[in-house]
Amino acid sequence: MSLFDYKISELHSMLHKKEISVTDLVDQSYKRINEVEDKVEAFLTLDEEKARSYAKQLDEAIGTKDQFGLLFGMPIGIKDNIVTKGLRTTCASKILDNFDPIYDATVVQKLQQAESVTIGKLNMDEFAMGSSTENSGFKVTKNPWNTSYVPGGSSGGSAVAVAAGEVPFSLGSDTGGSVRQPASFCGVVGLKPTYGRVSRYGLVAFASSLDIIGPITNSVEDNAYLLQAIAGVDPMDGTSANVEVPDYLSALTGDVKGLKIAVPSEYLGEGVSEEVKQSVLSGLKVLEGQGATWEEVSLPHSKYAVATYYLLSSSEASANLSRFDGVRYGYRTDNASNLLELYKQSRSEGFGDEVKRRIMLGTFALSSGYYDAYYKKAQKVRTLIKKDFEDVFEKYDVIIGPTTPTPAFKVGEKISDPLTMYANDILTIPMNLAGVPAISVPCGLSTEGLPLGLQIIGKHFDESTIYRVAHTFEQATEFHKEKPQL
Ligand SMILES: NC(=O)C[C@H](N)C(=O)O
Repeated sequence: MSLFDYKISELHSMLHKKEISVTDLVDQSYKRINEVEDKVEAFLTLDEEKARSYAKQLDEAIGTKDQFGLLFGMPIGIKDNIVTKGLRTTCASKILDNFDPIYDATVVQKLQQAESVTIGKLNMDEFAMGSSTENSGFKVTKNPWNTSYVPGGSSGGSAVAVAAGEVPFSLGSDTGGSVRQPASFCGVVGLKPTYGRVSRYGLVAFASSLDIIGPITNSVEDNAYLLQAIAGVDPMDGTSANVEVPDYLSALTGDVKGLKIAVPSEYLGEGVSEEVKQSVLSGLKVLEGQGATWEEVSLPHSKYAVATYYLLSSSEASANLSRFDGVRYGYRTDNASNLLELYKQSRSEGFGDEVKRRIMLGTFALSSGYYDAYYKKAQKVRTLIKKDFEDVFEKYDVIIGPTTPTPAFKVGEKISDPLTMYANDILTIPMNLAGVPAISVPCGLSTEGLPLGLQIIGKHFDESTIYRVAHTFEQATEFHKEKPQL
């Protein structure tokens, strides 16, 4: 049994009784990384020296102080699009190879206040564009359940590091499913908080109206710990919301008696595999057994979500990524004789294919003559999609469905067919467009032995209810106890 099979609350009690030390936890991380990293390739950069010296410092503090951070001594991995002062941050892009940020993201500062130990930075699809982590400019991360399969993306490294036991938890980011989809493919718990619940300051922007940072963990309880540590309004991010942060851990003590669940017929319809459907229906039975009721509803504009998302996110990306010009950050070409060539060549050589595809799509959608037909229309449809959720939440407490239409697919299977890859996000994108929170929790294994995820969606800023339902489900099932054999 690994130390990371224990929850944060259990590890804390072991630390206080001096049964283990923070150094033991950090040792466990790097030992496991040495054992499995060759097979899964989750990390881009390790911060071993600093982690070990900080662990020592925390160990010395155990006997002397009486106030401990919420994540005291807990090893954590951070997605490589979250900036860390002095620690290489690449967004898995060659254009940012060897980029050392000069400041920490707000979530990183909050982790420091909570006294967690940063183990390293995690692989992802370049600039978070992708659903398989195959779009990384450096390496392809593999699914620990079967290394011929993708781990999902774009936070593939973050989900794999947790699933493979390299760290007990990590941070990812979710623009159209990037926390939930890899969590589902890797059999771990991943939350996309409400837009605005967590500061985006220091999260390298992909699509600013959709991006949000979220925790990936082995258990719902640990997930609540991590959200507690990173949530809250931030003067450095004007879109962060000034809404009180509740005590998420106390939400876990409740039950689901009388809870009203909505199940959108669109989420169990065409394109969703039979075994995914069955696992969700069995999940609903479990919750019924705990006193909840469910009814089928409709989210009629769901069918437009993927097109709307790829128009809006690419438009925002085309603007956000204009700052990578070979002058201010990272990679600069050697093959330019004037300024315009410098921009063109640096970007052509530095960005990968998927990033270029999105920049072109977005630039097209925003160009004069096409703006009304594409960008503006997509904004209008976004409002309709948001309204669908508001209508359902007038009568129901949560919405439940699968996280993904199928379990993980094979490495190489969809990479040359962007549209099929995009379609994979069909069940996670609507929540980003509406801004509502959603979690993915393990709900079974496919016939091929790959994890399946149940998605629980809540009202704006109601992560507490999501946690209550997810925790009840987790306690009533054994799925979270299954671990990949590497
Ligand atoms: N970034 C995300 O949330 C993932 C989504 N699959 C995308 O490629 O945009």
